[in-house]
Amino acid sequence: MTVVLKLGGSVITDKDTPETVDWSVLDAVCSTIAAYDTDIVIVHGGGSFGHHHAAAHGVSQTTGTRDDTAVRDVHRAMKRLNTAVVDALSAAGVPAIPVHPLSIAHRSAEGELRLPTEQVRTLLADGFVPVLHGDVIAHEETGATVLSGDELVCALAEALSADRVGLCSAVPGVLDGEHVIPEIDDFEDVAHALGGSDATDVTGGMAGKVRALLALETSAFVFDQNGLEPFLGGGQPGTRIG
Ligand SMILES: Nc1ncnc2c1ncn2[C@@H]1O[C@H](COP(=O)(O)OP(=O)(O)OP(=O)(O)O)[C@@H](O)[C@H]1O
Ligand SMILES: C=C(C)CCOP(=O)(O)O
Repeated sequence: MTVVLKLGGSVITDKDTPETVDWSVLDAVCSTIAAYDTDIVIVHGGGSFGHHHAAAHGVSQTTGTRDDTAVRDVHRAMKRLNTAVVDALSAAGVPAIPVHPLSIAHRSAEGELRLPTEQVRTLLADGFVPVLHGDVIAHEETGATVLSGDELVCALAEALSADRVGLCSAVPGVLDGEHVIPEIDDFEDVAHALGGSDATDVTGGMAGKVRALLALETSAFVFDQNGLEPFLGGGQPGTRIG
């Protein structure tokens, strides 16, 4: 059983205050993960680390930068958050290993992600838990653009033929007003309810997530912190997408 799990930046950081980890949530999430013995790849998003820097430098998934300072600023902020996540997982007893996308991935001129995954596969086979993160990556003819954790989740889920895909976010699922939509099979059915993010977010909030997850072979679940234990236990918390 291979699980790909995204820890949303909106869950593990305070997205309104630059570079602030929500330690109580992060520690709780890590303890929950530590209780499950399964092959798991963890991806985390930018939260108050990557998004503020990316916005300040005007970089997004499609608008690139050739400013080396901008690339370093975003990447280093994401590495700081990644270190916090890896250390918290390790303290909870999870054999977490950082994997930095800037060093391995790139986009073609058309914007397609090229992500080698043999190192992730090899780490998993030896019992490690690879921890990847949203980042900036080289983009042919465009300089460097933002890579979202959601894109990583989709690419890893496909490359590893993941059995379960989960996105732990700040919301209990994809919402239509106050209500959690139990399942989504067609983007157009729910497009009216999907928006961007309430916080500084250069990668598109919920609409981008739903669109990308619908393209996967495997169903994906969007849930909040309370849904993490049920998800890891094989349940169907929050919203099932696809
Ligand atoms: N229909 C919707 N249902 C739920 N959330 C929605 C909806 N439309 C817009 N959103 C926004 O999407 C946000 C979740 O996406 P966001 O990208 O901010 O989360 P994340 O992946 O957890 O964080 P990060 O991108 O930092 O990793 C919610 O907090 C909310 O502001
Ligand atoms: C802003 C950066 C660098 C990463 C964005 O990843 P996301 O929060 O998963 O969209």
